[in-house]
Amino acid sequence: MLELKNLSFNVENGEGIIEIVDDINLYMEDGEILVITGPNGGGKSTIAKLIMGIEKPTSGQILFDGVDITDMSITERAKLGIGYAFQQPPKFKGLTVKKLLNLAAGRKVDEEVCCRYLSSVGLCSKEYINREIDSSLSGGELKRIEIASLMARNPKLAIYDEPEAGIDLWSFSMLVNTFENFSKINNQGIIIISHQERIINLADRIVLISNGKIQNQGSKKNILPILKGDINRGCGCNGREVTATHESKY
Ligand SMILES: Nc1ncnc2c1ncn2[C@@H]1O[C@H](COP(=O)(O)OP(=O)(O)OP(=O)(O)O)[C@@H](O)[C@H]1O
Repeated sequence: MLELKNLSFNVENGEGIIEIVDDINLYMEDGEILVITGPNGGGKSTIAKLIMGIEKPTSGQILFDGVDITDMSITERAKLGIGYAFQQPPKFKGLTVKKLLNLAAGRKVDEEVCCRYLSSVGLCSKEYINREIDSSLSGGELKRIEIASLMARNPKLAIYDEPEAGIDLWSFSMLVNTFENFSKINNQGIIIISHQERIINLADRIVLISNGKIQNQGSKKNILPILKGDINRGCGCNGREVTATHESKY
């Protein structure tokens, strides 16, 4: 489904070139759930932005279903079936939740179906369906509406950047179940960037990113003990000091 070949993304600051993503090679099967994890600033979101076309790689290639999409725009990639839920979702003043779900699905969606999408992220449809997506929504509400809209869009490959951020434990549990069911029912490929053990537990494969490189990848059985070991020692996987930012991290 997705292949990253020698993918790199560099930026220049006053002192020289910084390798944000450094020669990544990654292959993902149809319908696979891939969880990307690792210390803050390791390059996870940048990899997602490169796949989506929000950033352009300095070198390397991105293939989707065998097609080279490296130079394609965000819109072209979206048409091919790649969807992305941002770490910090945008607001759309003047647009209601119902209209957003219709736009995402690309058709008129029955209220009952809209309700199902909203319920799957722990939102009561009646309260939210006619709300505007503006700054009156809390961060957690906005995040859940964005996740519901990506579910309505149902792309072949869905990328979620830290879906747990700002979401309460009750809604988070629903979300975890929803990801699992969605992948099974729709054979959807899902990339989730996350620090949460419950999300990591959904993974067919875990990819550990640090310092812009893949430090390790494999099954839960192989990678979770490595993650737990690193956190217990208070170190990132490359030995750099890290701070656990969430109580249930790993
Ligand atoms: N366009 C850019 N210019 C300069 N620095 C950048 C740019 N994009 C990303 N960075 C830096 O690259 C590093 C990796 O950022 P990225 O957002 O990919 O990390 P992350 O692994 O997703 O982190 P987190 O877990 O905190 O979300 C960070 O230090 C970030 O500040």
